[in-house]
Amino acid sequence: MATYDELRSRIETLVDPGFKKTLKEVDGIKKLTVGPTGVVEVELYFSKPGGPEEQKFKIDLIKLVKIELGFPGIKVIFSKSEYVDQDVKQIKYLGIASGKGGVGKSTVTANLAVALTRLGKKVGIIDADIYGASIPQILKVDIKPLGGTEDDLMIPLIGEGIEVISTEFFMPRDKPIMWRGPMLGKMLSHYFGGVKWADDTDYVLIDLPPGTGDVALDINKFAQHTKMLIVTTPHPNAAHVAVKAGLGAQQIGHDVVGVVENMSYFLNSCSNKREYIFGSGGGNSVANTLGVQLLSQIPIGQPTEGKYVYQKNEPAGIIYDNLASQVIDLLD
Ligand SMILES: Nc1ncnc2c1ncn2[C@@H]1O[C@H](COP(=O)(O)OP(=O)(O)OP(=O)(O)O)[C@@H](O)[C@H]1O
Repeated sequence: MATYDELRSRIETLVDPGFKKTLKEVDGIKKLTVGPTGVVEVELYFSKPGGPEEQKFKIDLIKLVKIELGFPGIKVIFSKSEYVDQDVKQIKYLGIASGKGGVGKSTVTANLAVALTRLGKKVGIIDADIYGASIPQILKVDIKPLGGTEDDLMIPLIGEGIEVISTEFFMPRDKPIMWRGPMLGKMLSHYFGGVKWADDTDYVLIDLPPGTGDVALDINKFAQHTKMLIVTTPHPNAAHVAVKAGLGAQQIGHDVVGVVENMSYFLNSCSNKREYIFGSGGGNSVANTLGVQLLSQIPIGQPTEGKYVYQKNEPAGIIYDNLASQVIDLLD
């Protein structure tokens, strides 16, 4: 059986596949002890915990410790590494959440991504709204089998210049999905650790399923510094649950950057007056309760004919461009 020092220095030479650097370089050993019976207990900071990389890494580690170094057993715990590789551009994640379905979260996600692209940013979207995945439709993504990289990362598909990874790509068409929380967690771990985004990607927006539960918690596990944008309509019912989603996100440590009120009003083209069809005040009330800004109020209306997203010269497009520049300030 090897000595403690030998054990430590050999483990330090293992390469973290996400950073492509040794555990020593990324300060990846949190704790390493050898028990009285010789069983090794090790806690590691790892770039991609919970995914296939973790499994492969664990097998290599066990082989090293048991076969090469002669220890009788090993227990390993992985947690997310906070290491920041200065050589690699860091992607910033923004989760788009709502309490209720149907308030326009996917519409806001897609149009915000398009507006960010107009402002010169490179954007990707994780469509994690497994019950109502609609990003591929909104961005007119031509769905086909995904390509992969040599190290088994999925290559996203593209719509409107935006890279998209969606639950829709992995499901039989026109069939309902009946999943429970843990399966969502597995899916998310693949989305966070298993996608090859373009090298110059600035932001990845995550279209979350409606609600306040499992997924926000899971995201916290995979990307602790994910910021959140809350979408609501002006109606008190939507606002009430949006507050819950926002407070839940804040409680587990996410930084809520602001609120978007969608379907705020209808601009009557005859009178040129705003009509508050779905009531008013929801966005402000959510923002005040969460202690953040109401960033945008988006009117009711469809994009110009033949388009799925608002163009830069139409009123909603201008509002989205304004939202995008605020988001850039809030994420930088
Ligand atoms: N500002 C708007 N004006 C008019 N229609 C809108 C607006 N925003 C969204 N919609 C429409 O409302 C419907 C619901 O929008 P969307 O799918 O984006 O909601 P969602 O919150 O993502 O819902 P879910 O989470 O249930 O999938 C869609 O038909 C969309 O086109």
